[in-house]
This record gives sequence, C-alpha cells and structure tokens, in this order.
Amino acid sequence: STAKVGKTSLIMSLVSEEFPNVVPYRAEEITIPADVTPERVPTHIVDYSGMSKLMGLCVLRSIEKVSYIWKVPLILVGNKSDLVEHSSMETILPIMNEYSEIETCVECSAKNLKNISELFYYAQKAVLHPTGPLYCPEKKDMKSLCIKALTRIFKVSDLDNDGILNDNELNFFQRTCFNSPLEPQALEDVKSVVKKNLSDGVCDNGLTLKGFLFLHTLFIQRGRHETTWTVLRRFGYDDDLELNQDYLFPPLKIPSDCTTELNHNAYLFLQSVFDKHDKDRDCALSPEEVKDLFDVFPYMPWGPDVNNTVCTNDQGWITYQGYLSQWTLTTYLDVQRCLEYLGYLGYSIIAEQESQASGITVTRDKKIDLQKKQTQRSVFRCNVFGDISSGKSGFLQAFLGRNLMAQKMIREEHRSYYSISTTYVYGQEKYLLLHEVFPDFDYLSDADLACDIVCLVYDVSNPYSFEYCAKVFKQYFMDSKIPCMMIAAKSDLPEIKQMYGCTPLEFCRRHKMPPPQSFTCNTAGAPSRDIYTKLTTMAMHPYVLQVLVQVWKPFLCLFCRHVSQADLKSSTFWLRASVGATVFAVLGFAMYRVLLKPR
Ligand SMILES: Nc1ncnc2c1ncn2[C@@H]1O[C@H](COP(=O)(O)OP(=O)(O)OP(=O)(O)O)[C@@H](O)[C@H]1O
Repeated sequence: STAKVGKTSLIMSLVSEEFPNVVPYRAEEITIPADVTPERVPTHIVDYSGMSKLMGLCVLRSIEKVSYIWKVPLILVGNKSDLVEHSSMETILPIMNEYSEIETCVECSAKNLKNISELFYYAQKAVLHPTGPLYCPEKKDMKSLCIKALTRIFKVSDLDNDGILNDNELNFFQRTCFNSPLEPQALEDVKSVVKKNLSDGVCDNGLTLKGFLFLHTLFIQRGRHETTWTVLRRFGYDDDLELNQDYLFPPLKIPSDCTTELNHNAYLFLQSVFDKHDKDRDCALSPEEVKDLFDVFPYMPWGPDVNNTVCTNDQGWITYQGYLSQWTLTTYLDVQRCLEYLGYLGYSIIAEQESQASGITVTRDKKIDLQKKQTQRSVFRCNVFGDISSGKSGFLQAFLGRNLMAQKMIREEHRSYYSISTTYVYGQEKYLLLHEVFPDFDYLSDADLACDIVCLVYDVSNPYSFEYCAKVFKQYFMDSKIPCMMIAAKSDLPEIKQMYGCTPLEFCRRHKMPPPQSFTCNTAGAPSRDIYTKLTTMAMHPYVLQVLVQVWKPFLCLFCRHVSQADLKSSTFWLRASVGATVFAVLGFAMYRVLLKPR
C-alpha cells in the first residue's frame, strides 16, 4: 500500500507472532533489524486505509496485482484501528464483494496489537486452506473442479456403491480423514442439518452425493474450508485440486531381472471393487458397469482391446477372472500405471495401506530363482514368435477359450498382442502372459526377447513357415537359457513338408527341445488348454531341463559315442550313466504321459 499506513509495523508484529518466544513489537518500539524484509514473511499482506480516497485506489491496484499476477491468497487489513472510533467495515465490505479473491478482511492495530494474532491466523489459513480453488462467491457455489474431486471421494467412500453413505461408511470416512469416528449424536446432527436444507440430501438414513456436496458447501460458506481441504488432501489432491504426483506414483524400486506382481491384499481390494460394481452379480462387467467402475478415473483406462486380452463371457463382457488378469498384466508390464490406477481407486485409503506401493510384490531376481531351483512368482511371460499368418493370434486367443469361429468376430482395430489367463501347475494357480511378437526381425526389442519361455509357431500347411522359427531360434535363443517350445499350428489342415534342411522334429531333437506340439484353434468348442499348462510348467521349472541334462550327460555321451578312454575306465562315469539311463527311462515316460504326449 501507500506510505505510512503501517506496513512495516504490521510485518514486525506478525514476525514476532510467528516466533512466540519473542516479545511482540509495538509500533512505537520498532527498530527494524537489517535482515527482516517483507519477503521473509510467509503471506503477502495488503494493508489499506479507509481514510483517504488516494489510499483506497492504491489498495485496489495492489489487490489486482496480487490476485492476477502473483496468484496468491489475499487478505485485506485495516491497520491503525486504534486511531478511529468506528469500524471501517462499511468501506471494506463492498471491496470484498467486488474482489472474490479476497479471502478475508481484518481490522487491527500494530500499535496496541489488537487482532494481530487473528491477522496471523487468517493469513496462515488463507495460505493453507484458500477458498479460491474451492468456492465461487458470485455463484455462491463450489467450483466445478472441487465438485468433481468431492464426487470422486464420495464414490470411493461409498463402499457398497448404492449411492448413499450409510453410518458405517460415514464413520470409516470420518476415521480416514480426521482420525476419529463421529459420535452417534454428531452423525445424526449432520444428517438432520442436511435434511432440513435439502429434501434429497438424506436417503435411507444415509447421505446422498447431493447431501455430501451440500455439506461441504456449508463448511466453506461458514469459513470451515480446512475441513474440506483436509478431506481433499487425504484423498490425494493438491492445491490446484489435481491428484498429487506423490500420491499417484509412490516410490517403488524395481531392480533389473525382477518382475512386479500384485500381492494378496491388492487382489482382495480389487475383488471388492469388482463386487461393488457387478450390480447384477453375473460375475462379469457389462459396458455400463465398466464405465461406472472407472468413473473415479480422469480418463477411461481400458480400451476395447482389453476384451481381446482377457477372458470374457458369452456376451463379450470381461469376467471376474478376466478383470483380475488385466490388472495382473498392467502390474507386470507397467507397474507405474498400476500404481496410478490403484491411486484413482483409493487403494491406500480403503485398504488402509501406506500407499499403493504396498500392494505390489517385487519378485526376487530371476537368476536367484534359477540358482535355488524354485520360484515364488505367479506370473510367467511367454513370447510367441512366428512368421506372418502362422497362427500366432489364434494361439493367443485360444488361451482365452476362443475357437477360430469366435476369433473371426474380432475387429482388426480391437486386436490385442497380449493375452493373459490362469493355468494350474501341480494344483497351484499361475498366470501365463502370452505376447505375440511382431514378425519383422528389425523390430525385435530387448522386451521381445526377455521372457520366461519362448513359443515358436509354424503353420503345418505352409511349407515356408518353419524357416522363420529356425532362424529366430538360432539367432536369439540357441545360446540363451530361456526354454523354447515349437508349436505346429493349424494341425487340423493337411501337413505339408517344410522347406528346410531338416524336419521340425529333427530340429527340435538336435537342439534339445521338446518335439513340436500340434495345435489347432479350429475346434467345435473351446480349444484345448493343455499346451498352456505345459508352457507354464516349463516357464516355472526351466532348471529341471538343465538338471536333467547334467544327470544324463554321461548317458548321452555313451549314447552318441562321444566317450574318451578315461571315461570308460572311470567307475563314477558308469555309475552316473546308469543313474542317467534309469532317470531317463522313468522321467521320459512320465513326461511323455503328462506333458508331451502328442495329441
Ligand atoms: N486351424 C486353422 N485352420 C484354418 N485357418 C486357420 C487356422 N488357424 C488360423 N487360421 C487362419 O489363418 C490366418 C492367420 O492366423 P493368425 O491371424 O492367427 O496368424 P498370425 O500369425 O497371428 O498372423 P499375423 O502375422 O498377421 O499376426 C487367419 O486368417 C486365421 O483365420
């Protein structure tokens, strides 16, 4: 403001308020220490005097500068109240009404310290709990962003999704935001205030969305913005009413060679979210139910391709199993996105966890799994390679129970290059994630090569399709530790000799791979799932093959006549060879029966 209205005196009295151990300065006593400058004061203060027109003008200019250029909360201060007998509120009120940016106004005196602590309180409140983002005084209503945020909060807190916050939900909400439940009487009082003012604010003895919004409008109008701000901040909102980046993306370290999975807690939470939205209890989400589920998101996260990535019911709606699979896929492929999505659903609040990160398990390094010969993981990735039209998509879709007929209904633009579902390995439920790799060699990325098992698909009716598989295997996987499986697709069609140096069976034998697995999705009902169980088993236990090779080495050497004179004289060699032969006979027979029996 203009000179001599008492800015410095006020600032000094506020500074001393900020440090309660310092005796407050009175206006006459002030000698300003050199290091105290207005910039050190946390709030911009515009002071005015209603005594002269000139001063008033200057104040108005300051208001415009502060609110439009600096964009900081504003309070109007009438200093030197000790000099006037009557309150100048009459002068202030029209200004306040004209400038909605003014949070509050206060009359005070730096001389007798009247209202100085109030001024400090209002200044602090204006910074911590500004009205600006919440409320529009002209419309006497909350701003649209605030309504949007509170609506999301209501939906997240409405645990049974019946559109009403019942006593339990209100108590949970209260406990979450304010660390204590409401007394039964206070709960009734809140409802009766809403009921008195809004006929549809209370329904079935619970608060409707309208009632909830009305209550917050009332809080703000009565100057209790901090209540609304506490709620908003608890649900992750920042000062601009956007969800905080720190809230959406809590820190999570993922070392290389580790994967990310949802833990039991997160699955339980997602299950409750599914139950909440599966209103007709058909264990599948209709398009309306999916829309309702993602209503708390700022955008729709799932496109139509998701329906071709996971299991759906006869109507093409995502089943419960499919819903969990899609979450598993997102967690595996893009854990940051998963954290963000869980944040929108209010995981940390509803599941009472520190952050979304506590719903994620980072698996141990795959190398350690291989060393210890056991794994705790429950998601395994299988990359599917094959030439153009060899039957890769058919192989992915068959995993979701879709035969060739059903696959023909899929629109090209809704096609997915992933499919994920569960298989049972020795009674344990595991997720197998299939990824169709684009057949162009130039496009192969590290992600295309990093997986737990590789499928090489060729078309038995196309004599040129095997060559691609052989080429991929030799170039990328021959020397890697990743197990590979050859798939002879479209096995219902007449088999034509492959134009390659050796037959697929010979190729597999030569490279110690299981024989080609016949596969077709051209079936009357759902295609067989055996192959997917085999793949998961191999992905889980790749070391079984290595161990077997070690045990069988002497036996195999003998078999192939690659034996030295020293070996022949060694009794351990003969012992290992005979053990190898016995193990070979027993395991070979078991594997043939259980895993590799050609169809
Ligand atoms: N068992 C089968 N009998 C007859 N036709 C089949 C059979 N399986 C798949 N097809 C057909 O073969 C074609 C190629 O199959 P698919 O799309 O699964 O191969 P793809 O390897 O995914 O192809 P792309 O390289 O274009 O992605 C499709 O038109 C499909 O309908």
